[in-house]
Amino acid sequence: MPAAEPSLVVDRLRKDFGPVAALNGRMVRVLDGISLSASPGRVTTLLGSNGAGKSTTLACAQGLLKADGGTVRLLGEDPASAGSRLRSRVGVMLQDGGLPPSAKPMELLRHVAGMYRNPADIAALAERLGISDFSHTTIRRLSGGQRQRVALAAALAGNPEVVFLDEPSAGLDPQSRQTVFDLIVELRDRGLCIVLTTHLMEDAQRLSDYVYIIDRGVNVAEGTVSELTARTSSDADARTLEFSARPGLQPPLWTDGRSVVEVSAGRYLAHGLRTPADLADLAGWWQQLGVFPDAVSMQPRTLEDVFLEIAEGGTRA
Ligand SMILES: Nc1ncnc2c1ncn2[C@@H]1O[C@H](COP(=O)(O)OP(=O)(O)OP(=O)(O)O)[C@@H](O)[C@H]1O
Repeated sequence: MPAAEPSLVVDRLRKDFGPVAALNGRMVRVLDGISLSASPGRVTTLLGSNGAGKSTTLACAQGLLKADGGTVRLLGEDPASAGSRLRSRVGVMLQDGGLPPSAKPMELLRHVAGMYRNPADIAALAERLGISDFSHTTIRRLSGGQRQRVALAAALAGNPEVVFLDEPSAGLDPQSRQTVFDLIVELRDRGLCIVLTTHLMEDAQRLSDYVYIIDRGVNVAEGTVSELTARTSSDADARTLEFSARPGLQPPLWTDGRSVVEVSAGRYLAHGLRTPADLADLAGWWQQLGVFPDAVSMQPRTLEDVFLEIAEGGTRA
């Protein structure tokens, strides 16, 4: 658990939207008692499927939306009523960027930095994020990944103590993603409190010091990645084996919870394997079909396994 005094404490947060016409004018509760805390020098991640309530939680935590119940304390203040002094200590990178389309990246970043008393070194930040390469192109003409990097730089322009990043790797190519990840880790090591949302297990697994899994507006699990992946469940000992072979194999007719699924053309996952006899059965099925797989691997449990278990009510490991 975080040792330093938390920068953000969200306690039993509730948020209703509506009235919604499709629900005969009823309100819909999208957050139903979310609690979390985030500390300096840590990457705290909200992980959840589309529509789980991650962005709404962040919006309440930033004071952009007013909660209908529960409390939020950001750097000791209520963000919904705090003034510009709090805002100058917080950086926000929104999912859709929210950048003015006719501005040019460097002009925009200098303008944003000018609003802060202790701004970041914008030239160095732009260089670091590869923004210098397209600094004179208007934002509307940038690619999604380029915009994403400008939005990250804008969130960091004021040298914030707390940074909110909503899906920071969305639309980035592998190289830019690595650059952004390296920067996030560096900021964390400098002592910033980083709160990010993602639905990508791999991002959460690589970056997070602490993860809150949320589903339909409630907390369903939390812990470090290793705590979560070590979680016991009814199927915790089962392993998943991945293999490649010709596409379109007819799956075996197992009825005891084991299964083989073709996840993409020619790439298969065999779930629920527990004993050497299970492996022998798998090899027997390959033999029946005349298959000799190209690549076989068995991985330790990942955050994705934990997430799927939770999402599917623990019916699959
Ligand atoms: N203004 C609104 N009016 C009605 N419903 C809303 C409103 N804003 C969000 N919602 C609903 O609240 C739920 C949570 O949305 P939210 O954007 O917080 O999810 P999310 O976890 O961030 O999802 P994603 O990964 O897709 O961004 C969704 O079902 C969404 O449709």
